[in-house]
Amino acid sequence: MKLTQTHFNTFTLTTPLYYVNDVPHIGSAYTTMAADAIARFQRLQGKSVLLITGTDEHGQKIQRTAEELGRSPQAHCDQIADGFASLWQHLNIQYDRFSRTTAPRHEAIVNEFFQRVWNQGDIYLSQQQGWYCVACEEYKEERELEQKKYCPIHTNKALEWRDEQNYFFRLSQYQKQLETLYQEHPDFIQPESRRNEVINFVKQGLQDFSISRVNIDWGFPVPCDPSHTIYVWFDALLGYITALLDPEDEPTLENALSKRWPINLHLIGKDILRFHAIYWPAMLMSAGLSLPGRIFGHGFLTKDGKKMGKSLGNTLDPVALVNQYGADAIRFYFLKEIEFGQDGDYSQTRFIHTVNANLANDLGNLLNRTLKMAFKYFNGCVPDVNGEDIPKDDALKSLGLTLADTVTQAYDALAFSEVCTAIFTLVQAGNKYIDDKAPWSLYKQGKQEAVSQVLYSVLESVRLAAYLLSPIIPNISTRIYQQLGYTLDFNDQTILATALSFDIHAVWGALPANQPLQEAQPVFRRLEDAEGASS
Ligand SMILES: Nc1ncnc2c1ncn2[C@@H]1O[C@H](COP(=O)(O)OP(=O)(O)OP(=O)(O)O)[C@@H](O)[C@H]1O
Repeated sequence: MKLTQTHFNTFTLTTPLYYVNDVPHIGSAYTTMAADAIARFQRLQGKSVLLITGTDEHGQKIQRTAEELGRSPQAHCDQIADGFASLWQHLNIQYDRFSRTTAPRHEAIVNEFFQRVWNQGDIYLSQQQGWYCVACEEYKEERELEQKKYCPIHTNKALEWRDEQNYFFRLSQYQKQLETLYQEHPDFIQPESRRNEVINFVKQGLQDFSISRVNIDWGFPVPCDPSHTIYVWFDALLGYITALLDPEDEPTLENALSKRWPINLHLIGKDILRFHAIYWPAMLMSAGLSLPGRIFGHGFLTKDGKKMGKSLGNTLDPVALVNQYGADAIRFYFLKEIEFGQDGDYSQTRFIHTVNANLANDLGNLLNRTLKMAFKYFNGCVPDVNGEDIPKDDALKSLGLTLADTVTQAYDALAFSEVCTAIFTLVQAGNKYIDDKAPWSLYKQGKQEAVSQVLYSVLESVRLAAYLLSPIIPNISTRIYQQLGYTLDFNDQTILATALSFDIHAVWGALPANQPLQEAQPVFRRLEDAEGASS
């Protein structure tokens, strides 16, 4: 079983290639915000990162949607793909590749891959009968249908009966190899609940799946039989490989795979787990390619218990949210408040409460009040203290010394809530520390050295918190750093490995003594809810 990670200093990850049946919504944004936070954290650690996102543009759903809207499929795809790219700008997503499955270079990759699988003897022609969900672009097995003839995910969409000749992929051939893969690489599918779901599904016996369609022309023709169109999922998954090509590369599998294959992490929602955790590795095995490192299927953002989605139309508009509240607040809320892997509802009241409590009160106020004291007592400079000289049992230093390790483990496990909880434990301890130590009264007693140490410890803790939170709230972290006297920007990728390197900045005590500070400014303005009250 080939599952090797050969490129130690690179990290390649993907979001799903989103289906362009409609404009993006907060669910599409959720996966992409998480992917961006991981990518940013890996970059902070000095890795060369490639974050791949993009759009999946073929298939019946797109053809029908375009027809309904009176557009050509290509014009429709162009318009929606632009909407995705623009949302990523709004949300401050630093992606490296935007892979579109209608790109001509993608067709070259799909053809070559198809040929490999064909040569392997894994494709044959047969009759397909069954219930098809156009919204999922997937045949449903009778055993998965709770409500006859309705998709379990797109509960408002009637399934369509299909009876047609298709090309099939011999998925059943790979049952044993897949089972061995899941057993030998327990981290291949995460979280654990998703892994169990996949193992149980596979245990029931895998059926071959059809990889061509007839009577649809919006897709690539099957190379050996142009009367068939390649099934949208077979084509879409290969979009991850096409995305690895540099712009000047000839579109060949060899070129695409030479630099960053295998991909380290596919980040997806649980709705498309089967495609990624079963079909995709089997396709790769058939083509003789090594397998991705890990597939993480997160939960759903729900409304009234149902998955928010384009097809159900029960979504939130992320652009409106960003325009109203700013990207950092949205990123913070969704990554902190919903345990990654579980489902979660959005609540406006909880959103406002969380960002006000954590970003405005805990973090913003702590910096604000400490900076004001530094201006009053130390002429607007960091006190003349060397972090190394502060005793290890200092309440903040003792927390700060282990924070980077805890947070690194949590980021690696994609446990964003834990990342935030660990960091805010330090921030909240900072607030308590300043209240307990009362530097204003130490100052009055003439205890200058003690005041220096207290203010240094607090400023340094805020700095460390800002650094470790920067993958999630890069703009707020930048504002904090700038008020602490750095002329650095966490959105500037060119300086992350040098001026903002993890080896220096993730260590408690990095704040230089006597560094001139900036006047205190709110780093995050409290939000007001619809009634005008802030909580
Ligand atoms: N409600 C949601 N919660 C979390 N992630 C979501 C949600 N909706 C979509 N996503 C993300 O988008 C991916 C699915 O992309 P797709 O383009 O099919 O969007 P969709 O809105 O689910 O479409 P549809 O409603 O038509 O199925 C999911 O795997 C996940 O990454």
